Amino acid sequence: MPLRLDSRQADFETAFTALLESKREASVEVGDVVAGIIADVRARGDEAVVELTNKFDKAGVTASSLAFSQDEIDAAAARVSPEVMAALETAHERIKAHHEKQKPVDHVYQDALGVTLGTRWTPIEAVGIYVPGGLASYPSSVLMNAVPAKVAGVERIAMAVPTPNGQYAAAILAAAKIAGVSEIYRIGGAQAVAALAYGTQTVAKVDKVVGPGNAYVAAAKRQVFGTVGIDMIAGPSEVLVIADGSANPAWVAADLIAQTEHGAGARAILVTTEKGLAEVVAAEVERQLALLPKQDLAREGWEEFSAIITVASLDEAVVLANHIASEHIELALDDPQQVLAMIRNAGAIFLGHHTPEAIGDYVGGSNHVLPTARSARFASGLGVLDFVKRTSILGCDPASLAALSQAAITLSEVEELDGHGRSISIRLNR
Ligand SMILES: NC(=O)c1ccc[n+]([C@@H]2O[C@H](COP(=O)([O-])OP(=O)(O)OC[C@H]3O[C@@H](n4cnc5c(N)ncnc54)[C@H](O)[C@@H]3O)[C@@H](O)[C@H]2O)c1
Ligand SMILES: N[C@H](CO)Cc1c[nH]c[nH+]1
Ligand SMILES: [Zn+2]
Repeated sequence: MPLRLDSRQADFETAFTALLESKREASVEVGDVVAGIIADVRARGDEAVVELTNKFDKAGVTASSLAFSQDEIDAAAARVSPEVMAALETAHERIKAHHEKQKPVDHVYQDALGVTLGTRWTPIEAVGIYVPGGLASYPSSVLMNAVPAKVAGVERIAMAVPTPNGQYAAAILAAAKIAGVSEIYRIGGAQAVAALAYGTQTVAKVDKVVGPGNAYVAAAKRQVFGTVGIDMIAGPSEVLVIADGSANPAWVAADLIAQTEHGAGARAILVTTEKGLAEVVAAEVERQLALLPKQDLAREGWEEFSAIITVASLDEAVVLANHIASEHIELALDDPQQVLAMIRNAGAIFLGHHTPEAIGDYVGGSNHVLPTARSARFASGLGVLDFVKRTSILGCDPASLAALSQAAITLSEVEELDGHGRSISIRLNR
């Protein structure tokens, strides 16, 4: 049973702060282990990758089987049922269409002095996408990572996915084929991130590594940042539902439970103006959980990080939501637009009673790789902008250079950088 809070209780601030500060990541310190793995991959390349992959994933790989062959990819795609293939195609089309609209446009203009100014967007040449696969398999995450890269114009997309016990879901390779991934490797965890960042005999290095993963993947991304770019450090999943009296308690409960399915550390919070709804949702959560098979309790411990909070008004709900900055916010309200306008911090927002977050996980078209752990205060979900770089363009002619020179030379004097000033003045009066 998740924590029950009321913002009008005297101890609410203390309880709410403790909830948000609860440590949801695995308590085991992985930084040193990951540093060792990265150093090993840098030193020994394929040899280390093969050893680590067989140690952690029992994958039974050799250097020559690290990469899936085109025949293996085609055969896997052929094994996928027509229903699954059609669902992947639907998801692909919708994700592609939505991300096409994120493509930034170049622009060049001349200002009043005659200076040419512009912004040019260039795709990153090679990216590595990490697709998690230790405990579950995520074909949807293949599409969420690869499609924006493809739409951005990335030429080389190298995908890494672990194959525990040598097993993999055919739908993973089918999704990669649909999305136009160039290379697929049977490598997981920190060794995958290291191979992509530094290169090995088999894996050519990339310029940026993106994608979600467990604590080892996250630590590795943190450690290779600078050598390559990374998208974000995505932690355990979370959902925040804001509901009023119009919400269906069974639907709200199902949405809270859905997010906790993502395993250890998941967080599900309901904020509602209706005390009655809070009570019915709490009971519904218990009722629906009891219907699930026992072995489906990968979500164990979620209550510790979750809560049902009653507030006095929707304005108050918005204040809490902006503070929590959840990965997902569902607005289970009759008039979601009014509250939408007031939400500043969220990875993704789902409008009204008929938009469960799971639609966004799969086929809505928006991306499901999103900022967690309050990082939606400053970060965005994965998108086309993660796969392009912005370069500024500047051009002066003699007249515009002359017009700007005095201010520039003055500033160079302030900074005592005479060479800078001279490189300007040498061009004047000629
Ligand atoms: N945010 C999203 O969009 C999104 C999507 C899908 C999955 N996820 C999350 O990604 C995570 C996936 O985790 P996972 O574990 O299933 O798969 P994973 O692929 O992230 O990690 C598996 C790898 O972890 C490494 N590893 C495991 N134990 C190790 C150890 N003791 N020492 C060194 N390395 C070790 C192994 O190399 C293994 O290949 C979950 O938390 C899931 O919720 C997030
Ligand atoms: N909800 C997850 C991101 O928080 C993404 C996902 C993949 N498959 C199902 N769900
Ligand atoms: Zn999900």
